[in-house]
Amino acid sequence: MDSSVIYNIQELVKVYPGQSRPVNDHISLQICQGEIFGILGDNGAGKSTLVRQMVNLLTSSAGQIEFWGKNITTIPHVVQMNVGYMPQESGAVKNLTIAESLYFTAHLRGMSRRGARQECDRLLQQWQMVDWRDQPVARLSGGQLRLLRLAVAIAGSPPVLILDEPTNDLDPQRRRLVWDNLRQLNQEQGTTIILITHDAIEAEKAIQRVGILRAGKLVAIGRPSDLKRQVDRMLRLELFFEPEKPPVLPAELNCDHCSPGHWRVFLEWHQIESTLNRLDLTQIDDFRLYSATLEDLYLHYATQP
Ligand SMILES: Nc1ncnc2c1ncn2[C@@H]1O[C@H](COP(=O)(O)OP(=O)(O)OP(=O)(O)O)[C@@H](O)[C@H]1O
Repeated sequence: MDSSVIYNIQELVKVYPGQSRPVNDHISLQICQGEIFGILGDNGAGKSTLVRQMVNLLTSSAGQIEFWGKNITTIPHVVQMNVGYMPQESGAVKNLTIAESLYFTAHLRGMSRRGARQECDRLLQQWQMVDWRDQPVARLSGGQLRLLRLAVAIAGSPPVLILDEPTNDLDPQRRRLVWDNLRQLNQEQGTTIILITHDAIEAEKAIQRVGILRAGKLVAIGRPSDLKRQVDRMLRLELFFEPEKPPVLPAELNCDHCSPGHWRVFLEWHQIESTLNRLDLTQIDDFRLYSATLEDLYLHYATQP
């Protein structure tokens, strides 16, 4: 097998005790060294279950996961030392401070005391947490805790990161910080990053390959640009207007009524010019035209009947 493959997942199945339907249903995929791989899917699709199996926190009902060519259940210590995992729910120890959490994690991952202190300072800078360094974890806001859990996953520079929704609860400025830092880690240190996200628009700028889960099945996998070509060559026109005064549109256009004052229209390329020319801009507050995004791809695969 290709030596750059880090994770090789074959026919993975997970059925929780007492349930009949599998939450992961014969999933096979490979993840290579240096990739940023995104896992997308709707709520309950089985994403967190999949990554928890990848870090040995859940046993699989069938199939197997290899890490660097070895079944992960036979090398739990290797996985633990090489994969920084950020769970969706808090794994942080509540009575430590931020700085202590980072220091102890780096030290447990094999750094000397001095190295761990330096790593702690570096991470506080990198994640803009210097001002909160002595705050107890128990008193952090949802967003602060999310950033800390990310920094904890990264402490000691493990070569692989698995992040379960790293940008949830974050304000736009910190969301950007996360995507910038992840891209930088990938480019400068070659860190392999596997992440679950619902932030499809932002993720598109970072991820190189995506897997889309639906009801436990892997329904699409590939580079976003390749998948988009297969799915949708249409453009999306978003219209915004006063909810009480909807615009009159050319009869042949089919509109999705997204919310009061917001409609979405899918257009073929050849329809753009004539449609825009016929829009009465006095009836519209704003409009935006998009080519297919990762979010459209996700909606196509993950939610359509
Ligand atoms: N410990 C458990 N025992 C039984 N069922 C579980 C358990 N954990 C998760 N499930 C169920 O498995 C399904 C998949 O859950 P999972 O958390 O993997 O989905 P997800 O894709 O990560 O969802 P979300 O985007 O909402 O986080 C859900 O129906 C969930 O209720």
